[in-house]
Amino acid sequence: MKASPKRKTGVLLVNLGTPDGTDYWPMRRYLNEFLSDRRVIEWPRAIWQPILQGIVLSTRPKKSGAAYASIWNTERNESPLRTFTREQAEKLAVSLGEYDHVVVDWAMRYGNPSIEAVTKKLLAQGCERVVMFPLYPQYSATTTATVNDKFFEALMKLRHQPAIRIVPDYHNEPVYIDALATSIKRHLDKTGMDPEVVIASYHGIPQSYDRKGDPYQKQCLETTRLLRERLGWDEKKLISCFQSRFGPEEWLQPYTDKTVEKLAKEGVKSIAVFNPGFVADCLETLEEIAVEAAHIFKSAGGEHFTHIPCLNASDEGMAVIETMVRRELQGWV
Ligand SMILES: C=CC1=C(C)c2cc3[nH]c(cc4nc(cc5[nH]c(cc1n2)c(C)c5CCC(=O)O)C(CCC(=O)O)=C4C)c(C)c3C=C
Ligand SMILES: [Fe+2]
Ligand SMILES: [Fe+2]
Repeated sequence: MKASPKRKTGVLLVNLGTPDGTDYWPMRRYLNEFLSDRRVIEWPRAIWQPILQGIVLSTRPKKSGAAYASIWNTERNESPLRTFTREQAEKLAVSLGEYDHVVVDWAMRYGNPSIEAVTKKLLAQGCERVVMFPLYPQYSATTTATVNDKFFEALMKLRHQPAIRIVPDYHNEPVYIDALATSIKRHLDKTGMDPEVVIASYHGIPQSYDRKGDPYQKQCLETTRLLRERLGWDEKKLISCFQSRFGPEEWLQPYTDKTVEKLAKEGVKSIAVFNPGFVADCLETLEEIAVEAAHIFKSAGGEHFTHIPCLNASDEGMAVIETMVRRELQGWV
């Protein structure tokens, strides 16, 4: 019997998104799309939209634009998140080079390139199957679910849909825990630091989302627990915190900025902070942690602060992405 021809398969990596520029209008467009997402801000539209359009979008684009400008990749005129996501897709394509019928591409939930545009591009190249990977290690409705929604929304417009598979969260996958351990050890060896406390700082979400059943907090704490086990560190040496809170509600605690300050005031002289929930360095890691948190620590009496880079497109980071993608490709390639 003649073997059936290999069907073309697309692999689509998706991250959060990023503005096209740091000036007022690109920042406003990006923040408007992001903060109008009802998975992100669950307040009733009639209450939230006037606040967003009237107050938030008249002040935040300028403030956030200045922060983005301080970390911008000027060579490529784009944010680091976009640079790293592209690099991850390019490296994954090379790793999957043995399959000439697999196409790898990348997209953003907010801003460009959009999920819809890249999905259409994959279909135009003849992909009959798509593996879509929301790159977040820990599942949250505010991130993973909204990427899924947007992908399904793009598929809703099609008469002839591809077969799809969604890569699940990987907060407890051995390859991910190993990758974090390797990158922490390498950074501490390189800098010669032996910090008294290491902080795993995750992006926060409002506490009310957790109470309604978002599994995010539990998954973050499980990642830290597994990493402690892997590194042989105790609960004093490796702690979990939550950063980047937004608006008046209570968010997941302990807050990273308050903890960094408290540790310094208690006499801790050296700390390291890393961001296991971010698959690539971005505003929230390069500015809020590497610059702002370092400043808070040192102003409160701390002496040595180091930020451990995200996995980005490192060998161990790519091993995580490749392992998760290869698992979903089984039977298709
Ligand atoms: C209510 C608002 C927000 C929720 C909930 C939220 C959850 C959340 N976000 C990330 C990852 C990233 N967020 C980033 C930037 C960012 N986040 C918010 C707000 C919420 N995030 C805003 C308004 C911004 C933009 C910057 C600013 O104005 O402060 C980024 C960085 C993107 C970049 O281009 O560098 C990431 C990544 C996660 C993982 C998460 C919940 C689990
Ligand atoms: Fe965020
Ligand atoms: Fe922030």
